[in-house]
Amino acid sequence: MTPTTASNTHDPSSQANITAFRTRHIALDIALDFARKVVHGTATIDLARLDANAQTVELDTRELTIASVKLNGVAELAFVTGDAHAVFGSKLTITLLAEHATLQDFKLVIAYETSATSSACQWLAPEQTAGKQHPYFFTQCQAIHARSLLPCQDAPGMKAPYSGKVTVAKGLVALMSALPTGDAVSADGQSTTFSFDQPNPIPSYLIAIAAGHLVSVEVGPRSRVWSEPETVQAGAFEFAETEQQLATAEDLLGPYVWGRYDVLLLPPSFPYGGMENPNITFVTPTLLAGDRSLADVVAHEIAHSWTGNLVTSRTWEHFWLNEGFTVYVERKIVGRMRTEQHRHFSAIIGWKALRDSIDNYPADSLLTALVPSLDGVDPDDAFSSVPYEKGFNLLFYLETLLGGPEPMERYLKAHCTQFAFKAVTTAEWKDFFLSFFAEEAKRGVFDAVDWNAWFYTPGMPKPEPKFDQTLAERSAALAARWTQADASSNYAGFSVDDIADFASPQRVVFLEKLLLENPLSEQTLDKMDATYDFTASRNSEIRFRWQSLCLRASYTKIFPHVVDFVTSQGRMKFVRPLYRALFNCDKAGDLAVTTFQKHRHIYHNICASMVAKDLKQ
Ligand SMILES: CC/C=C\C/C=C\C[C@@H](O)/C=C/C=C/C=C\[C@@H](O)CCCC(=O)O
Ligand SMILES: [Zn+2]
Repeated sequence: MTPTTASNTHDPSSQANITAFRTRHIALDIALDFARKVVHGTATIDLARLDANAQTVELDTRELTIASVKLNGVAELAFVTGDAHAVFGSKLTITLLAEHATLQDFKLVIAYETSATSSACQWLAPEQTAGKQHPYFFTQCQAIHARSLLPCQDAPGMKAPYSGKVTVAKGLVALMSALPTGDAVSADGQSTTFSFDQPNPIPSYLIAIAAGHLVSVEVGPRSRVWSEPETVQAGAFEFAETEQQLATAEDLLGPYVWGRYDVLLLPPSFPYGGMENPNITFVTPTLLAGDRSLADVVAHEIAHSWTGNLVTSRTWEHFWLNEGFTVYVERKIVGRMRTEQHRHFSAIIGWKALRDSIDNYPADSLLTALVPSLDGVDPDDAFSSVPYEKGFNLLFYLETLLGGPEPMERYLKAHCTQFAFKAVTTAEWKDFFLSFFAEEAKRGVFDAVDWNAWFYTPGMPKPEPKFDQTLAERSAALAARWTQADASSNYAGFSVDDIADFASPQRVVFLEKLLLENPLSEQTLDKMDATYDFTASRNSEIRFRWQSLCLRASYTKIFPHVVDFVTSQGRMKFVRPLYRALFNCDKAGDLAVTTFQKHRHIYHNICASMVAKDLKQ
């Protein structure tokens, strides 16, 4: 078994001929046109020939207009953009000349522009930003949106270094998932060009750009928090533990190979909690709890610097190798920075997220398998907590069989060394894991593992893990009291003191325990809110669970607050379930649809398409 630096197998999510040519480098030279909402310029792609007989280079594109293709910058090549596939975009077929048949390595210089509806891009008008003075632009390429930003072999198994030159209007700052090189240059006094280099091989989904009125604050020896001036200090406070998280990750996994680790705190429409773009993690402002209680997302993105960015899943079908490992490492960081009980507590929250995700699919949906088939499937439709939490639970189960955390800690380091800069399948991972633990395997330590069930069976994994319940006990006990309480008792005995010393995750677990029970009555919700003031909470995780609990009971008083929450940020983790719950609520189906129609433009394209599907629009 030899994992590859390039994908040499079929990828169901790409139309590029990745078995015929391998991307060796990408150089982007692009400008951001805020007036037309397009990116335009050139992508210079260095290719190595893998198939001696290949006469065409086939690349992934979506809604790109290709102006010209030149080989080594000189010979004009014929090209055709195929019909648009609804999920995978249009294949760009470039025909090589007969005289190029023996070329092993060559460069294609492709002049192109994106469309204003590119699925990777969001263009914000000044009034959609915190400062209200300058426009803002950012991308989100995972899973298969890079093809709407540049023509490329858009397959995670295809890893290559890249460089970027990004020209923006004067006054704006551009950032990329790479290291800045040299000073920004203003050739014409009207615009500024920023240059970047990413020397490590990365998949296309990790190419990222942001531009806006951006400033930064140093939070560690190799880290700055970037954001608009209005939000940067809040970000610097919230993510002040970045260096400690990084150092803990290095202790667990080996040296950090990327140089700098910065965080970009984005405007509220960023569709995910965080995105592990190399050198600069992108994060949602819904992490700004004011008490650093949601900064575990940064630990997660830091962990991706090893699991995901250094060791990458070969195709999206093996996405759990990115996410399951990353959740496992994130919780190891949490365990070391706080206590082992906190690691287990986080796993308890994860188990509930896994159950919710699985319940959200039809019974026995194969998309709830750890390794699903994605033939013809949009990876965004397959996205859920399953690869994260079922993946974590497989690793936790193996840890348990190995008798504790130490052997897995040894394995994690070996994993990162063995697969560094490569792309891996589940089978390759399993082979290496079993060879690393050959002695244990011989002793029968893994005999009980039903590998096929873990990889390919839908539904909740078995056996159910036994997590330490210490930190969850008081949340569970309080939830049980509320479940039994009713109006006839006048809710005697409840007071704000019940949760006064609960950390915010304990409040989250309290609400989650109630979400597993029958809907509460209106009087009970009235009393709970009067006692604990959950409606006023600004902690996004608490707000989300409280609003979910209220919507389960069709509690009409919460409707305006739900509308406020889903229209003030666009993180899909919150927005999608809340829209769905509102839509399914006895009294609010129309409210969900009209709210979405009115505010669709505030969301990132990825979020808008997913909510539209959820609401059957
Ligand atoms: C088996 C699943 C197959 C493919 C899915 C691959 C990619 C899914 C795509 O939709 C992109 C996901 C991007 C995720 C980015 C960050 C997450 O860690 C955020 C998790 C949710 C949140 O905290 O908001
Ligand atoms: Zn992740």
